[in-house]
Amino acid sequence: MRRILAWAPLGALAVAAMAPLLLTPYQLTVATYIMLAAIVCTGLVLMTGVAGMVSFGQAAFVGVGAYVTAALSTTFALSPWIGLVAAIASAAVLAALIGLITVRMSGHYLALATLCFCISFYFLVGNAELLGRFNGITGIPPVTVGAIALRSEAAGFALVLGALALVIWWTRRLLASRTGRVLRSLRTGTVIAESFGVDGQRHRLIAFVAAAVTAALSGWLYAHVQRFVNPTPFGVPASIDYLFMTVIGGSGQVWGALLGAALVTTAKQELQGLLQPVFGATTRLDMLVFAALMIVMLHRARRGLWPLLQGLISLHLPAPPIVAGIDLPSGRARPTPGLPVLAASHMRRSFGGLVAVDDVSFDVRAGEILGVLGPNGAGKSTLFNLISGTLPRSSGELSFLGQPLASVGARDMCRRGLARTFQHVKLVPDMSALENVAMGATQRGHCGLAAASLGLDRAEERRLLGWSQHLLARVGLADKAWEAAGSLPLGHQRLVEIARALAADPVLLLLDEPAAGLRANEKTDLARLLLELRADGLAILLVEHDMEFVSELADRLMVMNFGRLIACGQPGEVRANVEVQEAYLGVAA
Ligand SMILES: Nc1ncnc2c1ncn2[C@@H]1O[C@H](COP(=O)(O)OP(=O)(O)OP(=O)(O)O)[C@@H](O)[C@H]1O
Repeated sequence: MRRILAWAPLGALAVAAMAPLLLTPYQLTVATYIMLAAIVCTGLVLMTGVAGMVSFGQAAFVGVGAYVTAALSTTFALSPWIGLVAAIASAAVLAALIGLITVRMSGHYLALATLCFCISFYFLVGNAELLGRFNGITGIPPVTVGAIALRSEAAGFALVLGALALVIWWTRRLLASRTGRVLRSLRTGTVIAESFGVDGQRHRLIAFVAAAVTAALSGWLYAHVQRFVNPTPFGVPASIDYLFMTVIGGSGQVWGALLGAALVTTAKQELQGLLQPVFGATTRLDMLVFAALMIVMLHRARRGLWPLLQGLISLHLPAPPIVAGIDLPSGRARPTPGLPVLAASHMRRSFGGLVAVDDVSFDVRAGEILGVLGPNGAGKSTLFNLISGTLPRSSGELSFLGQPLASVGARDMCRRGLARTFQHVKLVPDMSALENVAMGATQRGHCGLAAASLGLDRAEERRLLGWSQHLLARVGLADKAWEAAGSLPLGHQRLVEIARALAADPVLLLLDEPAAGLRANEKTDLARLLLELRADGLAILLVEHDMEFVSELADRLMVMNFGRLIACGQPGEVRANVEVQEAYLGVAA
């Protein structure tokens, strides 16, 4: 079944290639415009749907592609193919420059910045003498392949169809790669990426540039198919249309881009055809009806139409094969059991006047489980965040494997050999459990965007996914590999987080309340797993509320209260400590 479906896109392409024989010239033109929009929307799927960045500037990047090639092929009489290289390079450089300033912005700030870019572009080209002001540039030559000029509607259609197929194929390949997994994690913020050694902001920039390049490709095609350009199709209304198409299709779905482009383009055409004869061309009632339809649709199908369609067909594909049982050898020297992996001295962190962690000193040793206990608000999570590099400390010293750490972030701590889970589970919900685990192994691979685009990452991917499957089996979830992580019960999600942390090949594992939400038998399995990991020489720091669970498991316990360390030692000793009983258990001995 999977093999047959793998050929389905090629079949669809062959059917689409027959369109010039079946469609009228008008229908062919509409189909070409749909595909041009779908190319832009595919980039938006990557940027908005996958990486979670909203842009109102995509039409301007289409304009960059169109105007660069239009100017080069008319004013300088250069080949459209040189125009293609220049269009893509210009969009990439411009997007990188804009992105360096804007992608760090989140939410509406990024949207506003891209909106400003789009408005500026529109007025800039509309007032540039060299670019024909608002009249634009005419007489753009068609693309030529050898001696053949692609002048006819059918030839233009075929050119755009080929480009769309290429863009969809490339985007799908990218999303299934190591880089793609990082991009998919960005929708939930950069915390997951950074915690597993990956530069989240750099990947946001990659998504931004990739979307701009895709838009510029569409612009290049537009200029040589349409043969003239003016600023109108590159303004803010067009950017909003592209966003609409992407969201309606299903913003995280590559095929949704095509569906959304087709629906919005044809819906607008049909509404114009129906309403304008009645109300006149100047009364744009079609826009009002269109907007109302969009609101209803977004209300009914928030995730867009493609997931709805998939649900209706309920296509249950057999899971792709994984080379199971690959055990990637550890790339790190294991510290001698009993020696400190992490040592903290006089750690302090305050928030304004509140001292959340106050003068805390301790160490975690290789081959031991250190439990951290304390009532709510004692400062456990803050301490956890100081160690994992998520929060900077106000004062105090920290060393890892004997190396003093001045001020390091989460990314650096992961690269040094620290991996963590989260108190509130942080998985990419619509990514499979297996891919979530592989996210933890990102820094163990080397293939980037270029290798993925050329298909040179397949062997590495097989190793990373095979190893992730091995780790899933280790936490008892071998049969859940291809289930969406968000659909798993909370207990299983916590285990996926542990497998993901193990995928980073750590020497120190920080677990933030891993037993929360687990049933009794799951807790027993978790305890067995942690003891195995300890026997492997891993150092484990375990923040827990469950006193029974942690006392039975930990070699040593430390108890915090009001930010201070009030006891540290063998579980029996600590439990017998009067201050601990008063603070933690609320009873005096
Ligand atoms: N970002 C922050 N800004 C201001 N105060 C904070 C911040 N983070 C934590 N605190 C405060 O620091 C104190 C310690 O909080 P922390 O979350 O570390 O405790 P905890 O022991 O982990 O509690 P719990 O078991 O409920 O998670 C609390 O009083 C909390 O309100």
